[in-house]
Amino acid sequence: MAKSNLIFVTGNANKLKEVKAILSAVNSILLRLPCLYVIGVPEIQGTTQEVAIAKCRRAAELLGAPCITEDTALCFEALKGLPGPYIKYFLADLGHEGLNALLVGFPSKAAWALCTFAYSPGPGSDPILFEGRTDGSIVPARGPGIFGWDAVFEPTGTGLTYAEMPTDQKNKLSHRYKALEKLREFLHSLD
Ligand SMILES: O=c1nc[nH]c2c1ncn2[C@H]1C[C@H](O)[C@@H](COP(=O)(O)OP(=O)(O)OP(=O)(O)O)O1
Ligand SMILES: [Mg+2]
Repeated sequence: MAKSNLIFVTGNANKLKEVKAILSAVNSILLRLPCLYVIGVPEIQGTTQEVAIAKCRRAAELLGAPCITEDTALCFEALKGLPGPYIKYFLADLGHEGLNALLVGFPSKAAWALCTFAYSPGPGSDPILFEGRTDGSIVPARGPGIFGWDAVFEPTGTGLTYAEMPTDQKNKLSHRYKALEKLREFLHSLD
């Protein structure tokens, strides 16, 4: 496969930055992999897997080419995994304080960040998924509010929110890093 033709489709500049940083930290031919492209793709409702598959299918149709997309969910244990893939809309309307307020009255503040990369070999093909999960808890916001819900998610055992961590610390334990590792292995296996 001509990996140099593979395009990462996202409307989120922070995701793009992290994907580039994670890929540039590894000694890999995939360093040159993604020709990265910033456009958003409409998203359906459904499970994280359904949302990820539909987004990647749509992106491949729009491009008429192989591509990669990524969907991120933030799942609250007390809410049986919600907001999940709908975190974008919860965050936009409720903010960091509102995300904490959702859990008032529940003893568990446990949460997990779930990243799903999807690879489409081209329009009309079934996308393949690669998931990465990082467990943690929802806390009152700490650290710079640069990227999404980073300030309210504290990965287990770190004592720091994603927002308080140096970039390279987040990029070694994040949901995105773990999913990207699986995608890299898969793409290597196509050689
Ligand atoms: O590591 C992260 N740390 C903090 N916040 C994050 C992270 N990763 C995604 N986020 C936010 C962005 C969006 O509010 C929601 C995911 O929604 P999601 O649809 O996957 O992202 P998006 O619409 O911004 O970009 P895309 O065009 O790739 O779909 O969580
Ligand atoms: Mg999106």
